Amino acid sequence: MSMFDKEYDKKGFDLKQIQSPILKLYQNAKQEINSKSDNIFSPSMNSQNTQSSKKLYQHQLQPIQLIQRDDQKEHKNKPQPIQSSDRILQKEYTKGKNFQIQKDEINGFAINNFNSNKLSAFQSYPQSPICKEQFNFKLQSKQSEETPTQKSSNQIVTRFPNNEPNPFKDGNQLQIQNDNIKAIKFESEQKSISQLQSPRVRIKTIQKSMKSPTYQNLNKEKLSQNELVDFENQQSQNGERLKIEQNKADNEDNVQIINEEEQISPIKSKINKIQQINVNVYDKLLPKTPSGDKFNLKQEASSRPTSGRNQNFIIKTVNNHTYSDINHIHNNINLNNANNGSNSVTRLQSKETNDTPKNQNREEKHQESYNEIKDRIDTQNSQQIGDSLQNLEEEKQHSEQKQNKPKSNQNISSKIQSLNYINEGREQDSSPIEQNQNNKLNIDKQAIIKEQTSSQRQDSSMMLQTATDKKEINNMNNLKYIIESSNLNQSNSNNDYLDAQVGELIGQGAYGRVYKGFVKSTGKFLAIKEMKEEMMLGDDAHSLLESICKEIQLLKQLSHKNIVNYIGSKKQEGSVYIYMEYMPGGSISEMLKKYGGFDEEVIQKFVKQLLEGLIYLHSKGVIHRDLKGANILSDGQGNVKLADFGAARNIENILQYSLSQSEFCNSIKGSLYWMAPELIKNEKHGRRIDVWSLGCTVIEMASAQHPWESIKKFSDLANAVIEQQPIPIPQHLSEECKDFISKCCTYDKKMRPKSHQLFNHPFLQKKYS
Ligand SMILES: Nc1ncnc2c1ncn2[C@@H]1O[C@H](COP(=O)(O)OP(=O)(O)OP(=O)(O)O)[C@@H](O)[C@H]1O
Repeated sequence: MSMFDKEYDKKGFDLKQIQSPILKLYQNAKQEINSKSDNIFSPSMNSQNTQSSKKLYQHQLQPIQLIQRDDQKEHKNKPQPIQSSDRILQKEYTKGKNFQIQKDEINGFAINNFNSNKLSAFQSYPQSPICKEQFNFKLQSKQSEETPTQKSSNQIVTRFPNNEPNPFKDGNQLQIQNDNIKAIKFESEQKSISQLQSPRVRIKTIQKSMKSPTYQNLNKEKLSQNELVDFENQQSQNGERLKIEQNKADNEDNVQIINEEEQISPIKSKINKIQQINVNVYDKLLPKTPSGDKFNLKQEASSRPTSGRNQNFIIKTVNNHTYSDINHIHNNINLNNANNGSNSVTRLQSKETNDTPKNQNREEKHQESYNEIKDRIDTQNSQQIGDSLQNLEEEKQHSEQKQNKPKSNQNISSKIQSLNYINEGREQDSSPIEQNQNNKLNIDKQAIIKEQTSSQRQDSSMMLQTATDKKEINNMNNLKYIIESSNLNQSNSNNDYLDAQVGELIGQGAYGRVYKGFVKSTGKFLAIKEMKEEMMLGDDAHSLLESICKEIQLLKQLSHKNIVNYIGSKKQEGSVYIYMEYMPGGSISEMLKKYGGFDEEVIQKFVKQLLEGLIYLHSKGVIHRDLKGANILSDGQGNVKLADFGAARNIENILQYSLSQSEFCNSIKGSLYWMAPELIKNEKHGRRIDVWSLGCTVIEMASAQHPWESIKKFSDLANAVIEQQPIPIPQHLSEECKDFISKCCTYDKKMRPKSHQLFNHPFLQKKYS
């Protein structure tokens, strides 16, 4: 038995203690069930294991990998030597310093805590969303609690034997959360410390905007080649598959990496910085529209002057999804280019309307795609793919029908156009010239076409850019379709807002105050949110504020009628000022507090609007992360918008930057009840966390209570989530509305609909008299 084993046994620590902060709280709260305090966030660090928490980490077994990291401010470009003795790496650490796991030889570590009054706590953070292993853990000295006056060294040892979950995973970052840790020792049974000091083990500074080396390399080496790159078979260091695509004609701006779990790599933000937001969502199996309609590629379009082979095809499909495999799956595409001078209109039409040998060929391919998808269903049994298949089947039927009714294309086209409207946040025209009976949204097609063929629309990405000669038309099938964001918030490009005069206080949140502002030069009101460093979390408040500021600069380019537009931000003397669209009606939660629950009809109206905002955000790769009544603002005229999305206050920032348990608790406790189970359990998550929160918000709007109304303690909430208890739905609601909530609040995130898939839910179609 090694010294390590001994220590391990003696102290009685094992991996069951390693839990996400949230679950740690759950454990603590459970233990303190008899405690007088009703505070569900009581941060006792005394933790025992439960079967359920253990279960949560069963899947996390991975080889351990380790690298020591140091504080970037102090040691920029000046790596410190690692002091080592045989099999032991020891170094002084202080609060806020970081190290990152990069090697897999480490199978245990020990923490020396010389000040045993306080607890030592470590927390691991995922390095990048895409690399996220959802592992957060804390270790603390049990002994230090038992003997609080003890002044001698107090060592905590833990190890990660084979077949046990191991937090030391590549890409995970550990951060010291407590001042009291004086030394840390890393042990390896298989390798000596000298081996740990291989070139891969180096002291490295931590950037707050962490990017995994994998993606940085990909970015540099591959993406800059300015060509179509398909990394489908590439794997990240965590074994996740990456999919990267890039339009040949574009620079790096048209790139986004997204993994199977809908996690968006940080590469996106880098790209966004290079050139304005131009986000593509790659989804291999998306032959469907947000409304659930068959996908149809008939598309109004115009060509913009392009030169040579860099002809750029940009298709505005529905909801800004990139139908990147569209040629593969939708082989019934043909281009029919009706050039009309500078305002040429091009239409993609179903080739199946023409009975040609080429068409037969495409039929075969279509069948291949069909089979391919069916195979996947057999193996993955995923509803998402099931949807895709169903769509494909519908599409097939549709194509068959179209041979008899070629004009039906127009119906779908206008539906797509109507969804374009949703994306663009434009108001619908209420006086349609050519009304299509099948178009539920009654979009005026002519108005759309007219608008889309205007010179202004040529510059937007909502148009299909086509080749003007046959050769290039043929190339179409080999190109990926790229969606550009045409709804960039151009009005925010000037800096008028910086001169805003600060008016009355209109609200106060966890991080600061919100004031009404007035810009003299434009005569417009805006809202100014002041976030003060001193109100933020620990030592990292400064960098957090800076990163918020940068994020706002990106997010301000988003614009939609159902999101509260960010206008800009400014950093000044320990504060960040976020300038936003002013919403005179205040938040929905305030309305609920004052006036009680809403009628179902009003809920329906709001949900439609929120869903539009959400679909828009998701199409841009932005996850709201904190959707709830308090973050939905009203214009006072019956319209609502999503606020606080993306950066200003997201859970990940909190997880990443919070340095103490109590701060962590304060930051998220107001959002816990709306939080998707995967977030509570610290598992991989994607855009569908917002769908869960939307369901919770419907409950909130109906009951004027937070969801899980009867649950007062976080321990009970965690229990409910772990046991997958159905969320309580107010009984007075209609069946459609109840069904909508339960669809949103589906525990299995893969079975949970995506935002756009909810758009046709019967609840949203329901007519109220
Ligand atoms: N753009 C805005 N227009 C009008 N009022 C706003 C705007 N943004 C915020 N407010 C008001 O300020 C209040 C506080 O907003 P803030 O976003 O700081 O906190 P919060 O969302 O209530 O809580 P938290 O800090 O936990 O997110 C809101 O409840 C709302 O009444």
